[in-house]
Amino acid sequence: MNLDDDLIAIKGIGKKKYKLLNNLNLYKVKDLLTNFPRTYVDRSKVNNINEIENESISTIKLLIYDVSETKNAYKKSTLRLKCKDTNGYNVAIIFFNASFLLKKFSIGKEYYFYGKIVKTHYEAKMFHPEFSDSMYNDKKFLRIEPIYSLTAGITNKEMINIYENIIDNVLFEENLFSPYIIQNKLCDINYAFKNINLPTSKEALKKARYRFIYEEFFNLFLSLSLIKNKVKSSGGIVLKDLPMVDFYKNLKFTLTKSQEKVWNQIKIDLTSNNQMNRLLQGDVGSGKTIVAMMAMYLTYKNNMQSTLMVPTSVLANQHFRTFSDVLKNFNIKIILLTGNTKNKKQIYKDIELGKYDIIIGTHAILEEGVKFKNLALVITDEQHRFGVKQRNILSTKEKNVNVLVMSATPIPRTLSLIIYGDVDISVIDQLPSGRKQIKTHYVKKNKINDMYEFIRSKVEEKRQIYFICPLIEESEALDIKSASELYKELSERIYTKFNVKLLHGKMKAKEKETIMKDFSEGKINILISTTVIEVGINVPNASIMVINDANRFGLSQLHQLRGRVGRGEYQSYCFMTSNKMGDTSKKRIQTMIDTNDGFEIAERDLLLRGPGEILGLKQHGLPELKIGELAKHSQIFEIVKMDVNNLVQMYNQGEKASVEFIIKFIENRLSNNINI
Ligand SMILES: Nc1ncnc2c1ncn2[C@@H]1O[C@H](COP(=O)(O)OP(=O)(O)OP(=O)(O)O)[C@@H](O)[C@H]1O
Repeated sequence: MNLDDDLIAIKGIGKKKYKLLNNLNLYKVKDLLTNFPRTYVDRSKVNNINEIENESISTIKLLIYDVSETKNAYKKSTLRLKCKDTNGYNVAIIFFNASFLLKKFSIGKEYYFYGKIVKTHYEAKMFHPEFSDSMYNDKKFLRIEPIYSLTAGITNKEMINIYENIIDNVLFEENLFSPYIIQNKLCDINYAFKNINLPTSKEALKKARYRFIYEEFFNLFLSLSLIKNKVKSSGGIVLKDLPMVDFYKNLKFTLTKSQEKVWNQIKIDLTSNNQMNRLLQGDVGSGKTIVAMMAMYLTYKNNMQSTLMVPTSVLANQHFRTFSDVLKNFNIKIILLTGNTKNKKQIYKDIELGKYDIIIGTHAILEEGVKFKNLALVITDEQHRFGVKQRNILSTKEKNVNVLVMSATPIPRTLSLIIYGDVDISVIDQLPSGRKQIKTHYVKKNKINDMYEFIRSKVEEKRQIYFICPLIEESEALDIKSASELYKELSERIYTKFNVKLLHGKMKAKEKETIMKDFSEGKINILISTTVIEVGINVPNASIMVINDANRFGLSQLHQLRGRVGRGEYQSYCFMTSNKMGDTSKKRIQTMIDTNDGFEIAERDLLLRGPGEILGLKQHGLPELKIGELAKHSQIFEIVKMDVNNLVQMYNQGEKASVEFIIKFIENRLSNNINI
């Protein structure tokens, strides 16, 4: 049997089952074996009742001495097995409405049962336990059973049967660097696949899991190291450290200490011989834009070009307006380049001729036609919205160009290492002075009208308001108040005298731009929007953010949304409403109420999310983590980091085994369409 064999060729898998497996994204033998169990049920250890704590789940061995079935007035039956364990402890096994089980049990015989034990002072009880059909079957019962993700029409038992048919008939080729297998005492790949799917013991499962966690981190970190190797080259474009006095004089505020510190780090990069590869992190509203502008201004003074690339055209327009306004006293030529820009051919020509100093835009900047005269600096805002590939395109347009990545999502240190490789990191860890904590509240249904009244009073004080909704069209099934429905209600019923406007992603670009411009100029009182305004929007006069159906948003998204207020001198508020609340959404909302600190929120977010979901690795074109959890397995991650760094170093020195391994690794990744 081959790993690439289609599952349809496997004995016992007919057309119907094959289709069901396809629903689970399983097509080939390889897919099946890398589809790890969701969890396990460990029935392997038979315990003595005396040793088992009340309400814990365990396997016990019992002798049945009486079987009875009773029916109540509604014909509901209760099957009761009276049993004893080897120490004479009385246990009642109870099944409701399960007459069909009657024939499975015989008095005087022993059986294994697995379930939750409820102890009273004279007996113990188990309701609806799993049980061994017969003592001959104990090998299958007394084991660690994998539990797979299923789809309707296929049972866990059937899944296990399929795995049992396959597991001994395939051979995986070792894919880790062999010296590291020995050094880290990792188990062999075939042992690992066998034991992660059908563990022979707890110890074996632990070994298998350890190997796969190591392997996942290894693949991810090596991919990133290779990406970074491509970006980093020996020398960068060197700028002269020209005086910035005129820029400072022109500023309407003084930089915070933190902005000064970060600017110095960036300036050193730009004016040194090394190519800048820096991540600029700062919480929402911490003032990253002005630092970016300083870097671009220094580039302009050196007679060179720079670009600022952002994820949405709404944001590109805003930056264009800010830059044009703040830099209006200088003779700097700035151009906006988005998908919607007219006259592109002429603009391309002028960029190539060096007629523009600063190019601000969306990924339209990446289009092939865009060529620069002398690009020295590339800044990308909200980098995590762009894929790794896109990130590299800009830096390859001009060799050795300096790269600055701005992220408003504070990323825990371990994660930034993973996502960006070991780039240099600057952090703005201070908000401009005079900012007040955003008061955050959860608003219950019966308090919505009070909230509306509060908002009315703030609009009368000339403040502006955002309402955010998750969807555009009304979806009855989900019971979500859509943006357009809310717009109707607020504009026609609640705030008839105010200027209320609606903004959503499906509008034409021009329409969106006009609305955002009017809002930033204070012409609109209340803006109802979907999450198009999530990132970067800066209207300091806006002081209230209402997030409807807050349960539908992730924690970092909620923090981003809230970050649209509290950007000026006014006391700001964030109100969250929600119809349905699960445990996780409750925790998220509580976290928002507890803290305004983006770094703390990011850490908590990491703990609330499961493996594989972290910051959407897949969205970055990177291999996903199936079982490795960065927060939990940081020790393994540290080992992997050292191993990968050593491997890359040996590779750079031309060491034969490492070169061969890395070439094979790259070929493998490419043939599987994984980014490197
Ligand atoms: N040192 C400062 N003193 C006073 N105001 C400042 C200072 N630095 C920046 N600002 C103002 O603070 C607001 C937020 O700045 P900016 O838009 O750069 O934030 P940001 O870090 O990009 O935030 P986000 O990631 O949320 O977009 C802007 O109105 C900006 O003019």
